[in-house]
Amino acid sequence: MVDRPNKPAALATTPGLPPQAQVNITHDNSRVNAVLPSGESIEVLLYGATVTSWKDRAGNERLWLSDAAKLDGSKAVRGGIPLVFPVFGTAPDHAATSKLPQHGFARTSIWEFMGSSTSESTGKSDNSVKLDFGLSQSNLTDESKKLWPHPFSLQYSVTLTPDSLGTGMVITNQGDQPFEAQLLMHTYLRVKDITKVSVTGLEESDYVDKVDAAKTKKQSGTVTISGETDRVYTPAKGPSHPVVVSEGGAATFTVVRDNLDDVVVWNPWIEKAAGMGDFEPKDGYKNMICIEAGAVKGWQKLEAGDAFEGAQVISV
Ligand SMILES: O=P(O)(O)OC[C@H]1O[C@H](O)[C@H](O)[C@@H](O)[C@@H]1O
Repeated sequence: MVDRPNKPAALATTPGLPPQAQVNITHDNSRVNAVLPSGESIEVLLYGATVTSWKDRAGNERLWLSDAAKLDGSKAVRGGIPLVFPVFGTAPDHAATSKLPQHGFARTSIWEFMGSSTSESTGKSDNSVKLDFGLSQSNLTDESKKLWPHPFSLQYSVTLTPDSLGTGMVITNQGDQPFEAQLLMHTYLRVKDITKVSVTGLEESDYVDKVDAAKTKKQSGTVTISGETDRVYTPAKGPSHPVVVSEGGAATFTVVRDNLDDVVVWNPWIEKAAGMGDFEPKDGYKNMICIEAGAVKGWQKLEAGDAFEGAQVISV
């Protein structure tokens, strides 16, 4: 298990409200759980600040998590919402990040739980809870610090409402030299049958097709999945235009982005799933689609003291 001293949980109790009307937040040294009074819940591992579970009020899981996912801090989590920073994939031609492992170090670092706020405590009426996490240079392993020697901070918030999950990141350059970074929220959405899934909102958008020699193509019509799919879209209509995942014609997830220009659509399909040791069951590719909101084409340059902010809200 990840074992790290942690701050005490922010108490989410409101005097005068019965327990069943309050957000219930629990945490130990490795994870934070929050349950809304209406029954929806999330779980976030401190390892990677990875959201590993998002359940509806009946207890049905909305994210896909591999049965063989490592949750003990030995490997990035296969499923949920791993965080990609400061490099998407690998970047052999980008000197500053070329030595980093695939997808950087955010998903394999141990984050701090900074506390929580609820609609009860903030006076909002939306029955929500926000969990805050932080990572900075001092949290990194010596190895990561050596490979990416920039003072930085990441502030990550995960907001649950009865009908949405929001994730937001603020990247701050805390050093006196500029750095360049990429960011992506690698969301594994759970679906019933991938062959019935269609994705709208990407029409007429340019994309890089990573399974076809990284050719740039243009999407015509909706996206359907019938084989290995690994595409980096820059949606033509911008971040606030929703990307909608439908099954059998009914919308199941609507993703709206803020300041994140790109959307990766990924499904490993049969062979790639078979080749991943932590992907179980092997036919699990039928039950997932990754819709990954990010800023990954090119680089975000942060001058000393600058901050970059990006977010997504996934509604059901
Ligand atoms: O196996 P991982 O390092 O978790 O990466 C999983 C996937 O992430 C993204 O979706 C990339 O576009 C894919 O090329 C990659 O295969």
